[in-house]
Amino acid sequence: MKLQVLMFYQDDPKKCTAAKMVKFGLAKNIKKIGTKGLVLDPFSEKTLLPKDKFLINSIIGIDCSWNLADQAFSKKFNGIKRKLPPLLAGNPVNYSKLNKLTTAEALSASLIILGDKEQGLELLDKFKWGHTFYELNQNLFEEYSKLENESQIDFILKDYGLA
Ligand SMILES: C[S@@+](CC[C@H](N)C(=O)[O-])C[C@H]1O[C@@H](n2cnc3c(N)ncnc32)[C@H](O)[C@@H]1O
Repeated sequence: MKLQVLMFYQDDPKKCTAAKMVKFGLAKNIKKIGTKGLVLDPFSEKTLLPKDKFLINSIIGIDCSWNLADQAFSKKFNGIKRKLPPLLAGNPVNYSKLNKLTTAEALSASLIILGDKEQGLELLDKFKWGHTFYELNQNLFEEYSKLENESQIDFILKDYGLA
């Protein structure tokens, strides 16, 4: 799957996971989003489901600061917007917080949920905390990659003590 990032350059470039993915050729830095691009949008009302893979031809992370994310996402992006189902961050800045993922974690999670675990893990391999993110969420990933509709998510969260 094609991975892309739209960058706002708001965080320390040395710590920016999008910049690192671009540097390693794992994602492309883009200025325009295509109509079949899946936009990872934490404020979207719709949650990513495995069947969304039939609608998309690329996945886009919006790399902005979490402190300024509401402003960044007030822009009207092209594409198909989805939030991820609840996941625990593995990165040291927001470790174990629900939903506050880095761009790399979000792209990797979307790949795993859409059925491309290999590409998702390849991405995480580039980050020291990448494996921690996978391990923290391994059971949730298994459940989410079988989701048929959003209403199943509440049951899963209750089972794992997250709701
Ligand atoms: C807010 S930026 C933070 C970037 C961070 N400074 C870095 O270096 O990776 C993270 C981006 O990942 C995606 N993302 C993170 N958590 C998400 C979630 N729960 N649902 C959907 N997208 C998410 C969004 O595109 C979001 O804008």
